Amino acid sequence: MQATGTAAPPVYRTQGLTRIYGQGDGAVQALRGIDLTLAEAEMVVLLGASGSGKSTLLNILGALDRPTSGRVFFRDRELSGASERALTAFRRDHVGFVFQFYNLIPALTARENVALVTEIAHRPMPPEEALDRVGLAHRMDHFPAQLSGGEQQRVAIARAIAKRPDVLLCDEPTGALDSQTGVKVLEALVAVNRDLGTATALITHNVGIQAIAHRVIVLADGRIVEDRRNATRIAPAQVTW
Ligand SMILES: Nc1ncnc2c1ncn2[C@@H]1O[C@H](COP(=O)(O)OP(=O)(O)OP(=O)(O)O)[C@@H](O)[C@H]1O
Repeated sequence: MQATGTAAPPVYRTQGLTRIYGQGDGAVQALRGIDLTLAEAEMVVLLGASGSGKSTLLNILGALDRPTSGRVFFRDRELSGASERALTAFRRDHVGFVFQFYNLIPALTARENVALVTEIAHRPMPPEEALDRVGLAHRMDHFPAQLSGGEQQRVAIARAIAKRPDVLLCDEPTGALDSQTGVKVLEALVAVNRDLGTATALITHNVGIQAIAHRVIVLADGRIVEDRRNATRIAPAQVTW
């Protein structure tokens, strides 16, 4: 397991990020000044009560959304203020997303679902390698309906990593899964982070999952209220669900 506390250069840096949804009386302040640095190859778990701003933060890091104020940098490139076109290219070239629901195409096999992405990526890995990395070498020609929820999520992870993204942003990837299948999904994410060095941010409501990460960030009411490193990490199989 990779040592924690190493001073790797940042992959992300944010300064005073705020995000307000809506206007006037109905306005909701989802983020209230987030200053955050994420290191290359780091695995971070984001915790916090429902509505604390986790998804809003992840969406801004992934350039799916923009801050109301503040700045966000990916390496030495500023995302805040970039054009829509530049953000679309940024997402395509650098970011892998994994959501709670897998959004696989039912009429395509696991291999074909992954191949859809590799066909448009600059330097993709073969779909077979991506599926092998998530432990699905033996299920490549199955259709989503022939796979368990956890296996479908692992296909979604294979799809996300096949373009060799620099960062993997995961919003409740195990939210719909029981412990046995959830563990396999976490094992796939830990293996990708370890073997490919993909910086990974993972939102979860399951506090037991925090112990698999290098670092844990807790949000409350749009602010970071805790930011700590795990001195030791546990394997996904040891997570109490
Ligand atoms: N599109 C939107 N329009 C208006 N308000 C929104 C929108 N998206 C999120 N919010 C509000 O912003 C706040 C933060 O939401 P966010 O989804 O980031 O929280 P979260 O911590 O991810 O919550 P959960 O754990 O329930 O997914 C909440 O009060 C939410 O209701």
